[in-house]
This record gives sequence, structure tokens and C-alpha cells, in this order.
Amino acid sequence: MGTLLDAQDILGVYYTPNGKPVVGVNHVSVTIQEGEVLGLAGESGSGKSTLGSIISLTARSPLVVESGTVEIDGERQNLARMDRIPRTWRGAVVSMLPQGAMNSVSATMRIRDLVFDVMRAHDGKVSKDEALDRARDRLVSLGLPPRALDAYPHQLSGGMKQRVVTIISTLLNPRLLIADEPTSALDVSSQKALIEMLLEMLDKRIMSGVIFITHDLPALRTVATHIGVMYQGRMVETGPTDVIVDNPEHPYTQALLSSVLTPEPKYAKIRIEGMSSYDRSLFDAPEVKH
Ligand SMILES: Nc1ncnc2c1ncn2[C@@H]1O[C@H](COP(=O)(O)OP(=O)(O)OP(=O)(O)O)[C@@H](O)[C@H]1O
Repeated sequence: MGTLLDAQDILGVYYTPNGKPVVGVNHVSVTIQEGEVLGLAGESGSGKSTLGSIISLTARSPLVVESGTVEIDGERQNLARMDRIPRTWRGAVVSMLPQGAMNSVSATMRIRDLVFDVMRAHDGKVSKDEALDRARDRLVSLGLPPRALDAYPHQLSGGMKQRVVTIISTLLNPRLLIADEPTSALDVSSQKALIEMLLEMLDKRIMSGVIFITHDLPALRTVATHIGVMYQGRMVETGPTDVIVDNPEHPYTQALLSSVLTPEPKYAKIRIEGMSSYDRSLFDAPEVKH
């Protein structure tokens, strides 16, 4: 298995009109091998979505990528020059499943219209029949009913909608899928179904790797082969899932794990308060790579 993604030295800054610049991602490098699921964990505001949007080439103003490169299949792109990155990279090399994607689907569009729009955006010559055939085959191969294509979004359950949107975002067989909080709005059984589907898609080589963004570290045990923990825009610890979960070395990872994995009700308050009781100066320790 070779290297799928090699992203180096990504610096992403938000320039808001009235405020001072906010560093969303601070010189982060990340690599993913073929077949891996990299779970990105960290508190709200740690930079997970910003990093995901930069790697998926969907970063938008006020976010400016000041530096960074991505290399996939030996082809390197300069992230600070998004305008020079071939359009075919978006969707076909890297694809983003954005946070809340299932709610942003227009209520008046049938799923099949969405399929056509997505395919058309990448290939102006694709016919409606070709696009629908591809989507139908994909649904069937993943055990979902092809009649979902005829439905309006509100006619599908939340779990089904998220699985369908995931399938649509991978119709072009991207090498890498970046999924931002794909399970957080779902009930437990729908979460499980989505994760099983993602793993099946990897097995079928529909995509060759996944970045799975969540603030829910325990959820990553079931899906991630590797975990990257972010804190204040930096990557503080990366490694195989069992190493990160069982033997975290960075003080931030240790604090994050102990604040979210405490099951006893008497610790519920600690869990709710999250990380606020920790001495944050310890978290400035250097990055740990396993
Ligand atoms: N549109 C924006 N304008 C200005 N600052 C922003 C914007 N979006 C994000 N930020 C800032 O960038 C930093 C990283 O935010 P980001 O959304 O990437 O974190 P996150 O880890 O994905 O959080 P969450 O789990 O809440 O989605 C935070 O300080 C955040 O306030």
C-alpha cells in the first residue's frame, strides 16, 4: 500500500472585514496511506473543518490559504494557488461531504436532479441517463433502494438521506473523501449504517481513503484506522487509533480522552464542562507522531 495523500505545511488564515486575522490551521502536515481512514478529532474551533476544506479544495473567502501543498498519486498542487489547480481535482481526486450536507439539499429537487447537477458540474457532456445509471448502480451495489432517486429529500429518513448524499459525493470515485461530522446528526443505528457503508465503499475502492472529522472521539474507534488530534489550529498527535486511544502521549490528547470517555454519571459534569478545567499551557507541547 502506497501513500495516498501527502499534505505539507498548510497555513490557513481567516481575514474577516472588521476583525484581526484568525489562524484556522497553523502549519499542519498530514499523510494518509491507501485504505486508511484518518479521524480528525479536537474540540470545537480546533481547525478540523478548516483543514478539511483546504485539503478538499473547497476553502472559500474569508479563508485564505497562505501556504501548503497536497500531493496525491505523485501529483503535487500548491494550495496557495487554488486558481491553478485543475478543476478535475474537485470531486474526482478529492471530494468533500460538508457538515450538514443533507440539510442543504433543496427541498424542491428530487434526488435524481441533484445527481445530475453534481455529475454535470464535473462533466458538461454527461447525459441525464448516464448520470442516473451510475447513481442507480452505486445505490444497488451498496444495498440501498434505487427508488431513492425519485424521492424528494423530505421523503427520506435522516439516515437514508445522509447515506444517499454520501453516495452522490463519491459518484466520481474520488481518491480521497473528506467527511465533516457525517454522523453527528444521526441516531445510533443510522450512525452505524453510515460507517458500515463508508467502510464498504473503501473495500470496493470507490475511494481509497477517508478523512473523517468529528468532535466525538469515541465514534472514531469504530471507523478510523488512524487519528489526528487538533488543538488551536495545530496537529498535536497522530498515530494508529489504538495507540492514540490507549496510550496517548500529548497532554492535550490525554485531557481530551479523559474528558470525553468518562462513562460514570457522577462525572457527567466534567464531561459537560469538557476541557475547561485543564491547565492549557501544557497543551503547547510539541506534536507527537507515532
Ligand atoms: N468564517 C470564519 N470567519 C472567521 N473565523 C472563522 C471562520 N470559520 C472558522 N473560523 C475560526 O477558525 C478556527 C477553526 O475553526 P474550525 O471551524 O475549523 O474548527 P472545528 O474544529 O472544525 O470546529 P467545529 O467542531 O465547531 O466545526 C476557529 O478559531 C474559528 O473561530
